[in-house]
Amino acid sequence: MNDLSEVLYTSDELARRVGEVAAQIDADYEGREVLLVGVLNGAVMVMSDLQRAMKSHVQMDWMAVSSYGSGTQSSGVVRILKDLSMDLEGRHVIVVEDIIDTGLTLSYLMSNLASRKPASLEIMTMFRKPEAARMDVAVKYVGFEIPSQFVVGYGLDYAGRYRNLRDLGILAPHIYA
Ligand SMILES: O=P(O)(O)OC[C@H]1O[C@H](OP(=O)(O)OP(=O)(O)O)[C@H](O)[C@@H]1O
Ligand SMILES: Nc1nc2[nH]cnc2c(=O)[nH]1
Repeated sequence: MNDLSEVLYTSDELARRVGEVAAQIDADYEGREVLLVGVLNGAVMVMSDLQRAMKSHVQMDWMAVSSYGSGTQSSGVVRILKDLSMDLEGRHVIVVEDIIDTGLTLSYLMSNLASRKPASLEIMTMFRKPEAARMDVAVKYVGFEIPSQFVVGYGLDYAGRYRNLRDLGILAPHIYA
């Protein structure tokens, strides 16, 4: 697709890495049932692939938050659009994100979720940009560290499009210029 200036990871590379992370989570949580909390909409692909790659029992719930509107810049304001259905108290929770960019969404989410008294609370993100490495929230599982460019595919959109691309790529600047 010529809307991408570069493919960073092919669908095969993404699947392989998700399998590795799933195996690590299975091992880390042996004997404990995990609740994966997916952050809509971007995390739909990684949530779906991660769960199917895991061998342990796993439950899922979803939250929707938004800080990007329809563009490529964070608005700086995180809004909860849909809250969880489940009570987190006493559960082993892993928040699943597609990407951590500025870290703003996750910093907000982690303090919000921690106040619900889960037994444990960790983060899995498929992609992380360098800016987020400065976050004071520890991220236990990272799929890939990626450059500071606007990426699409594998759940990530620009103006609602490109989420269904199977690869992850850098959006060509002429698309949003
Ligand atoms: O680290 P940050 O700079 O806060 O960015 C990360 C957030 O941005 C994206 O969500 P977005 O608001 O675009 O919603 P979407 O998942 O529905 O596309 C992504 O899914 C993360 O939740
Ligand atoms: N599609 C997309 N959404 C984001 N949200 C935060 N960073 C990004 C990014 O690089 N691409």
